[in-house]
Amino acid sequence: MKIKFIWPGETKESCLSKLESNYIKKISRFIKCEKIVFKSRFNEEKSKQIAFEEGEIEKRCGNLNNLILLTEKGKEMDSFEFAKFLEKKLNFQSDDIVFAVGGENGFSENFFKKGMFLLSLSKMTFTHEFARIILLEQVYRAFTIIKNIKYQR
Ligand SMILES: C[S@@+](CC[C@H](N)C(=O)[O-])C[C@H]1O[C@@H](n2cnc3c(N)ncnc32)[C@H](O)[C@@H]1O
Repeated sequence: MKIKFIWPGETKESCLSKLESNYIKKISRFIKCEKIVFKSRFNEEKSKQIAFEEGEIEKRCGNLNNLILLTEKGKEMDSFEFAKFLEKKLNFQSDDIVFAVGGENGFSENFFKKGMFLLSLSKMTFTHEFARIILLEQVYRAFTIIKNIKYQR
């Protein structure tokens, strides 16, 4: 089993891109980790771009039941609850765990109805690039909780 992170386009902000690589490296100490970046259609009108990105995520995640989709409209958890949520998946799920972050325009309401798990990092809206970093840090933090490793709490 591995953890996959899927999103449209590479992170452009160089300091964020560096942080992203650092956290992926840190998470890889605990579990195999794959970042899947696909090219979006940035020149298309907004609704077409969103539909394209949703299709690409769906194609790449395999089973939608394994998909954890990031949206401020999803379920909020504290870091300990999130660690338990992840631990349960690690213990009982045989397929890969897949997280997907939207592009700058997010997802459509219809996509949210497809049965994947919706996860919120906060009720506040972050840029897609910030949301990637916060997600990665929380996944890393969850592993330090699961493995009882010293980390700032
Ligand atoms: C700029 S936001 C798009 C916001 C848009 N209003 C929406 O409803 O999706 C871009 C992406 O960042 C992620 N994101 C931003 N804030 C988030 C939050 N508080 N919790 C979870 N994901 C978030 C989501 O994946 C979102 O699709």
